[in-house]
Amino acid sequence: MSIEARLRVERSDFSLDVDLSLPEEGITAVFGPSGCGKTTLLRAMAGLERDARGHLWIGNECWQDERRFLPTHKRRLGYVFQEPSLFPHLTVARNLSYGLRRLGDDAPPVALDQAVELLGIGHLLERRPHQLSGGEQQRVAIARALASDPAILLLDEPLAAVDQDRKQEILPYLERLHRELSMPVIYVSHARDEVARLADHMVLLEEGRARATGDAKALFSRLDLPLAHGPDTETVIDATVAGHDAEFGLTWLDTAAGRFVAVRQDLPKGSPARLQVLARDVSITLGRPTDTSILNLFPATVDTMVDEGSAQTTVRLRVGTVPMLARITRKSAVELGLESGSNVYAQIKSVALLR
Ligand SMILES: Nc1ncnc2c1ncn2[C@@H]1O[C@H](COP(=O)(O)OP(=O)(O)OP(=O)(O)O)[C@@H](O)[C@H]1O
Repeated sequence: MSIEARLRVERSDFSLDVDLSLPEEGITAVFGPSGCGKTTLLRAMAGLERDARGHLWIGNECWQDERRFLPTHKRRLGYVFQEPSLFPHLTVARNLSYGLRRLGDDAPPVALDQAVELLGIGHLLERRPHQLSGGEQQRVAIARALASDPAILLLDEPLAAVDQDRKQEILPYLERLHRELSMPVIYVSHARDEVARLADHMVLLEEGRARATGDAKALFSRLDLPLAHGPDTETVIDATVAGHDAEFGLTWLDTAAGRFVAVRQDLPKGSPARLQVLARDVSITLGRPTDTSILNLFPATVDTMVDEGSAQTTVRLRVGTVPMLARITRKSAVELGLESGSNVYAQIKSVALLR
């Protein structure tokens, strides 16, 4: 099943025009610069843009087409805004149950209990919003959106209004939600670290149009997209924890590119992980270096190269089946004689574990 969203919104100085076919599972990030239409797309999906034209199917539920326009309260969705937007005079428990009242006898109490458990807010139920931290408020807002057992969860930059520490507090709950619920999530963000960490799929929006859609990891490494050309350009790679080296405090991570070594992570063997390799941490050698301090060393093939101004080059490598970006000086690229098809070694200075 899929989400089919053919939506157009016309404003005097902006238009949204997308034709998307998204998987009805996992987290789909809607990513793009400020003003590109991310919130407008989410609002159109929620039925909050009355002038939106087109059609929207969530699996086999039609929410909108040429003849129908289901109002927001009839769309089975959970919506979370940047600001938590809880009722200040109600306790957390009553904030959570408020949304269920409209469901009457159909209210799914199991979903409410599960939402409380998933977001870890059981101990906060009798408090009022002003007695919660910003991160806790946002967790309650997400639990409230989940409690009505929606067909889809729409999150509009849920971490934008919280500081870095709160963000680190909420992210594990979002990952848990991702692991334990099969509900599709559309996640609007302009923070690439959140997208790298959470997203399975991605819609890259530019000026109201979908510049690219697809597997999030694949989009990060495409040289024809802007993602590959920023200072923080990275490759995201799925991994499995293969074990630990107790003597040196390291963790082995198996990927389709081979085995990576990272600073010891407190993760059980066999658990899934996601690696982030910054392009600027990848260097290239022609022969296999023997006396290097770098532990992550892989044979690779140069795929494509793009100059970044006069001083730098982004090189797209293939390590096994995995694409990997390296940012090196243009001088090095010339001196090494790199070209498409060159056989090289990729040395990776450090690997961050995203999850
Ligand atoms: N109610 C409105 N009336 C008129 N124009 C609007 C309205 N809301 C948004 N816009 C305009 O529509 C465009 C898209 O806005 P939107 O909020 O969807 O962008 P966004 O990608 O979510 O941005 P941000 O990342 O800054 O939240 C912008 O040019 C914005 O100025």
